[in-house]
Amino acid sequence: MGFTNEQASEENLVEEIISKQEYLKLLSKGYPTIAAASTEIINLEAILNLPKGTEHFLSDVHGEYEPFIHVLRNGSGVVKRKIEDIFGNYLMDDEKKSLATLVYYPEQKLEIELKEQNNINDWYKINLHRLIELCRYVSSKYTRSKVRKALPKDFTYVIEELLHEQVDGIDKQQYYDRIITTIIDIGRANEFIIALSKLIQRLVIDRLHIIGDIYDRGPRPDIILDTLMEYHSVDIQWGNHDMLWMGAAAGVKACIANVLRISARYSNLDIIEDIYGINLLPLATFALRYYGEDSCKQFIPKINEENIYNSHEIELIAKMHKAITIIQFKLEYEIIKRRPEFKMDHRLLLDKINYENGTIKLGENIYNLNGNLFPTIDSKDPFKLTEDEKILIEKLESSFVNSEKLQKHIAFLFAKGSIYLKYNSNLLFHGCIPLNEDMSFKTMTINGKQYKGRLLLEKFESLAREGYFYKRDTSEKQYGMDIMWYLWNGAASSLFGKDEMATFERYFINDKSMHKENKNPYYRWRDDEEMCDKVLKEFDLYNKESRIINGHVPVKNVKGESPIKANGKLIVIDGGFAKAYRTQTGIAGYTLIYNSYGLQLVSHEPFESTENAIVKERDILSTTLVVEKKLDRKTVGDTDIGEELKNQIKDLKLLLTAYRKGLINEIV
Ligand SMILES: O=P(O)(O)OC[C@H]1O[C@](O)(COP(=O)(O)O)[C@@H](O)[C@@H]1O
Ligand SMILES: [Mn+2]
Repeated sequence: MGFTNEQASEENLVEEIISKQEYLKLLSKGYPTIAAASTEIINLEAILNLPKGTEHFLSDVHGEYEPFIHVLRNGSGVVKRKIEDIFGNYLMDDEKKSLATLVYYPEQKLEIELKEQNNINDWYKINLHRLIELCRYVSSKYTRSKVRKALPKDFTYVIEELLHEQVDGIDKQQYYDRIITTIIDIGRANEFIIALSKLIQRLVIDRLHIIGDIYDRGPRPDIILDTLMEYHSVDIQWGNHDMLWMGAAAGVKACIANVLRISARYSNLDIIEDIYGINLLPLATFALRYYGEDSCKQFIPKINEENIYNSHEIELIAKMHKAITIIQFKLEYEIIKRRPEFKMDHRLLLDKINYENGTIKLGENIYNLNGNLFPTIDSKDPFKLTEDEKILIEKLESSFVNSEKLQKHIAFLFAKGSIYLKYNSNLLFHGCIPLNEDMSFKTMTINGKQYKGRLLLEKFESLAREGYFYKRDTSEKQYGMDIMWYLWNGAASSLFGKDEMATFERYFINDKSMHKENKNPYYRWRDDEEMCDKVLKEFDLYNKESRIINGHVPVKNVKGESPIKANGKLIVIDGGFAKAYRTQTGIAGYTLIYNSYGLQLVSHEPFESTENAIVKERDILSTTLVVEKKLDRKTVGDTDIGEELKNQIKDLKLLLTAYRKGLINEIV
C-alpha cells in the first residue's frame, strides 16, 4: 500500500526537522513557545506585504557637497511631492514652500522664524500639526517597529503616540492637541520640530546607493563622507576617483601624486592641508625651488568659486601642480615596469621626448611640446626621481598614511563599498564591465592567471582590499597597491573603462587629437539589450526586471542623449553634479528613485546655494521622468530582504511543527 501525498509531505517535514535539529534548537531560544513563534510568523508575513522601501541612487557627486546634502534633505524632490499630496488644496504655495524649507533646514529656518514671527506659539502650533501630518503620511508604509527605530530617543514615546493616534473621536483630538500645547508650553517645540523634520528626511529615503566618484574636482568630498558616515542606510560602489584616494591612503605613491595633481588642478589643495592635515609646505618649497623661473602656464588651476586666490597664490599652485605631475609620471614608470601584465608600456612617454628640441615622438609622428622646461628630468635617465623628489614623495606618503581623518574616510569606503553590488535584482557599478569589440568579456592576466567578467571584478576587489589592509612590506600588499593604481587608469579596469588616460598629452601637447581617450567597447554596446542580458546573466541576475545602473560618463543631455539605454535595461546617472561637467550635461545631476510604484529618474537644475535655499526658500527644481510604472505595487516580499524574511518564516514554521510534534520542547 502506498503513502498518500499528505503522509509523504509529513514524512518530509519530519526529516527536515531532524536534519536541522541543532539550528532549530538555537532558534527556539528566541521563540521559546508555540505562541511566540506564531506571533513572529504573523509579524513577518505582515511585513512582506508592506510596500517596498524607497531606494535613491546618486553618482559622481565629485565633492559638490551643497547640492548633495540638499538632495538628501529634500529627498530629491520627494518631500515636496508629499507636501503637495497632503496639503495641495488647502495651503498656499508660499506656505508649502515654507513648510518644505522647514523640513530641509529646521535649525536655520527656526532661527529665522523666531526673529520674524509675532506670535511664535501660533506658528509652532500650526507647523507642528503640519509636520505631524506629513510625518504620518511618509511613515505609513513602514512597520511601527521600523519607525520606532528611526525615532530620536528623547521623543520616541510622544512621536509614536502622535503618529499612530487615530484622531477620529473628539476625546482623541483633545488628547492630541494637549500633547502639542504641552510641548510648546514646556519650551521643547524647537527640538521637537527638528526631530520631526529629520525623521521625515530619513523616512523618504530608505536606502541610499552612491554609484561612485565622491572625490575630486568639487570642493568638499570630506563633508560628503562625513554625511554618509552618519547616514542610516547606505552602500557605495567605488568610482575610479575614489579608488585613487583609497590607493593614496594605502600609501601608493603614484596615487598620491595623482591626487595632489588633481587637487592642484581644481584649486582644492586646501582640503588636503586643512581637512586632512597633510603638510604641503614641502611640495610648495620644492616647486618654488625647481620651477621658480617657469610660469607653468599649462598648469594654472581651474578656478573654484569657493576659493578665491590672488595671483601669487595661483602662480604657486601652478608650480606645485607641474612639479607633482612630473613626479607622477616618474612614479608610474616604476609600477609599469614592475608589472608587465598591466600592459601599460605605451604610457611611458618621458623617454620619447627630445629635450633639446622640445618635441616628442609618438609612433611615427613628432609633436611639439608646449614647453621645454623639465628641470628635474635627466634626459639620459628621464624616469629617475631626483634625490629631492624622492625625499618629497616620502614625506607626502607618510602624511597620507598617517592622516587620521583620511584613514577614517577610506576605512568607511572599504566598509560600505564594493566594486559592484547586486541589490533587489539590480546590478550597480560605476564604470563598465570590460568588453572586447565583439562583446566578449575582456580578459586580464593577474599573477599569471586569467580573469574576466564577474571574476575579474571580484579579483580586483579582493586585491584592492589586500593593498589597503595587508601588513606593509609583503608582496601581496605590494600587488594590491599596484592594482589600486591600475584600477584608476588601466585598460581592463571596470572603474575606468577607457584604453588609456592621456594625462601627459593633455598637459603638454596642444594638438587636441592627441587628447582622445577611447572608451571600452562596453559603451558602444550600452544600447544593446543583448549585451545587458549577457552582463546580468554573468552576475546571476535572471529577473526580467533586472537593470544595470552606472555612473562615470556624463550623459550629454544638451545633445539629446538619454540616460536610459537599451530599452530601460541600463541607466546612466552621471548627470553633472561636478560643475566642470555641466556644460556637457546641461543639468546638475540625477537621482534615480526606485519605490514601490517603479522607477523614476529625477534630473536636477543647478543649486544656487544653501543660503538661498534657506533664506529665499529656493529649492532645486527637479523634473521627474517615469522610467517604469508598476501595475501592482511592489512589496517587501519582492525584495532581497523579503527573500530573507521568507526563509525565516519557513524555519519558524518548521519550529512550530517541531513543537507540535514534540520533536523539540517548548521552553515554558
Ligand atoms: O576634466 P579633467 O580634469 O581634465 O579630467 C579628465 C580626466 O578625467 C578622466 O575623465 C577620469 O575622470 P572621470 O571618472 O570623472 O571621467 C580621465 O579619463 C581624463 O583624463
Ligand atoms: Mn568616474
